[in-house]
Amino acid sequence: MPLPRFAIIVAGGTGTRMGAGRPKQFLKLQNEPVLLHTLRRFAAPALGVQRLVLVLPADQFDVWQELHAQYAPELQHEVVAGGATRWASVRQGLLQLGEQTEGVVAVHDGVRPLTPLSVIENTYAAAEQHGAAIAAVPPKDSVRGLSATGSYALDRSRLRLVQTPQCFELGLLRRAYQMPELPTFTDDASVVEDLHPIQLVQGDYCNIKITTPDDLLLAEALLRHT
Ligand SMILES: Nc1ccn([C@@H]2O[C@H](COP(=O)(O)OP(=O)(O)OP(=O)(O)O)[C@@H](O)[C@H]2O)c(=O)n1
Ligand SMILES: C[C@](O)(CO)[C@H](O)COP(=O)(O)O
Repeated sequence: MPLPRFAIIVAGGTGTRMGAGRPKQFLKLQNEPVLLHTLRRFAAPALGVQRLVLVLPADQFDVWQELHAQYAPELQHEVVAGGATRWASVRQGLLQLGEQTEGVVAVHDGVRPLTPLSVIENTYAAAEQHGAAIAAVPPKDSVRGLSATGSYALDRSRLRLVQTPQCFELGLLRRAYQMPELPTFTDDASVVEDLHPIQLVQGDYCNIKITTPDDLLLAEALLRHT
């Protein structure tokens, strides 16, 4: 029997680096909110996701309710309030899946609206086999580390740029998120890695995270050509 699949879409941030005056997940990308593009991908029937949990800032529920009714009333999902950090928001999403005893859960940034379905499918499949899997790509540029006296070249063949989705066996992710938050937690793999090895899956260079205004321009261009 295949394990049930769940998804937690974290959109509990405020978008300070975007500086748009409203959370960037609600900004328009080809006439629809960024977040809707993301949710539609995870709702694709081919993926077989049974529960789609959306984490939002507590003060943005009304905003989302209106956008949802206007753009995609048919889209089934559950909404929960996030926390002060991404880690706290993922934890809230996990609590919402409280009664589930087994399954594989994807954690995905609500502001990654261009993720190919093949990347999502491959990451779920790798986590079903190995327990923990994340999407990542090799750096295209040369990379340098900083030192007290300047900087030094790093071997980029030994580095990967981390994306989401990040998929985990549900019990493993729950155990990892029972530990206290550390400042070194920048994603879910960094929360889990002391408990379990992380499998890397080929991500996609188009799977960008909307962080600053230039990312929105890039996403518009990428969507026009796909
Ligand atoms: N307290 C938080 C902070 C972030 N996120 C989510 O985590 C993802 C990646 O975070 P980031 O790009 O840093 O988003 P923001 O925190 O909104 O942006 P900024 O750091 O510029 O304020 C986003 O989908 C964001 O909404 C979240 O759910 N809860
Ligand atoms: C989870 C993530 O998208 C992986 O690249 C990233 O770490 C989020 O980082 P941010 O500091 O919240 O932008």
